[in-house]
Amino acid sequence: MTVKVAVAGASGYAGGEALRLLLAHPEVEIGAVTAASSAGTPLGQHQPHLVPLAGRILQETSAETLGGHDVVFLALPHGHSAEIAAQLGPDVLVVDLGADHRLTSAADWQRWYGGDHAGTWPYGLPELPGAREKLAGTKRIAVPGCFPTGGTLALAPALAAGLVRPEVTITAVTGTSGAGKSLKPHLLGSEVMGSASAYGVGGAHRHTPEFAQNLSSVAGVPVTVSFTPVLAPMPRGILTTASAPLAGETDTAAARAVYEKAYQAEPFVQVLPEGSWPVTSATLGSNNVQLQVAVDADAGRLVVVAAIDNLTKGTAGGAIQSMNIALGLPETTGLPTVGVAP
Ligand SMILES: NC(=O)C1=CN([C@@H]2O[C@H](COP(=O)(O)OP(=O)(O)OC[C@H]3O[C@@H](n4cnc5c(N)ncnc54)[C@H](OP(=O)(O)O)[C@@H]3O)[C@@H](O)[C@H]2O)C=CC1
Ligand SMILES: CC(=O)N[C@@H](CCC(=O)OP(=O)(O)O)C(=O)O
Repeated sequence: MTVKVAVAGASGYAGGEALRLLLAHPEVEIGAVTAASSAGTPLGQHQPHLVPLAGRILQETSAETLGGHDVVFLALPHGHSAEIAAQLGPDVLVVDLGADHRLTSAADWQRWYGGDHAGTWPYGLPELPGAREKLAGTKRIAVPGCFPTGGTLALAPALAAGLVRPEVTITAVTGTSGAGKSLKPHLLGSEVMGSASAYGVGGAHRHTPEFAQNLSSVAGVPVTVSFTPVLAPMPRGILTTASAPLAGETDTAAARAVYEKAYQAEPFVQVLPEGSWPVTSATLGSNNVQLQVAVDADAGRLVVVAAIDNLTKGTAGGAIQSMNIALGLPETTGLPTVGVAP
């Protein structure tokens, strides 16, 4: 099976990462690559590492340029995917890397993003209970946000097993590529180098409802979430520290056993050997999630640390993993499980 794939937002970080991975996918032929203000320029000007596509001229992003493909990746700013997807018809597999179709609640969408809710598509986090069944054969995929990817996988087993009470605290340190390539004042070199900064503090970040939605679904009861992102001077990677109050007596060995059981069959999730702690540098360029678990007995809390690459598993890799399932391909097809180090 060879599928023809178009990528909208090809000059951006998420679109570029999708192309890097798709170039190595044995069942994919890359078709149109599109953008907006960069349309008309060679892709190589924006993505110099994508040597095989260097001469490809970025086209305008439209139903016309994206039509005629089997799969279309939309790696666009929020609010742009719904209109295009509606014009692509029901037979095209549309993979939305943006936020437009992740939330199940229209009220949450209006509160956190604003505007009309474009509807909810099957959620592209295959490791979530029941996700694979919804992704199989689908023609629409909503890829998770980068923070919810790591944080949901960090806490899901504990909530599902009733190890903790449904009130979680999540802090995630992210690299600057999470903000996209368009220059943002707080990302200017001198503002970021050698400094870490919290933002979206006090429940202000728009991933809060996505965390709550995912974790409440796993727990079977409403889960309250306090999420704090921290920007760090590194290009890629997210290190998440998630914790929750213990629901009863347990210890680190028992908690680790719950996680090892939950993820033993997962090709991209590794619970590290006892004593090893995740580092983002071990996941860069791979679709892996590396986890470690500890019980803080004095504080009566479970603590879970997770490392991912925000551009790989955090968006483009997770998108391709879900595409594989939708197409009936082996889930790991074309996806790296070994990071680039140092
Ligand atoms: N960066 C990350 O770690 C993650 C990103 N995402 C999501 O992926 C999406 C893309 O993000 P990212 O790649 O980081 O952003 P970038 O700013 O790096 O890239 C944005 C892309 O969208 C294009 N674009 C901008 N406006 C329009 C428009 N009106 N019509 C068509 N194309 C447009 C840009 O083209 P041009 O060059 O012409 O401006 C560019 O190719 C966003 O929704 C983001 O939230 C999700 C998870 C993680
Ligand atoms: C550093 C930084 O700015 N990170 C982004 C994460 C973007 C992301 O995950 O994508 P979505 O916007 O599609 O959810 C943020 O905090 O919003």
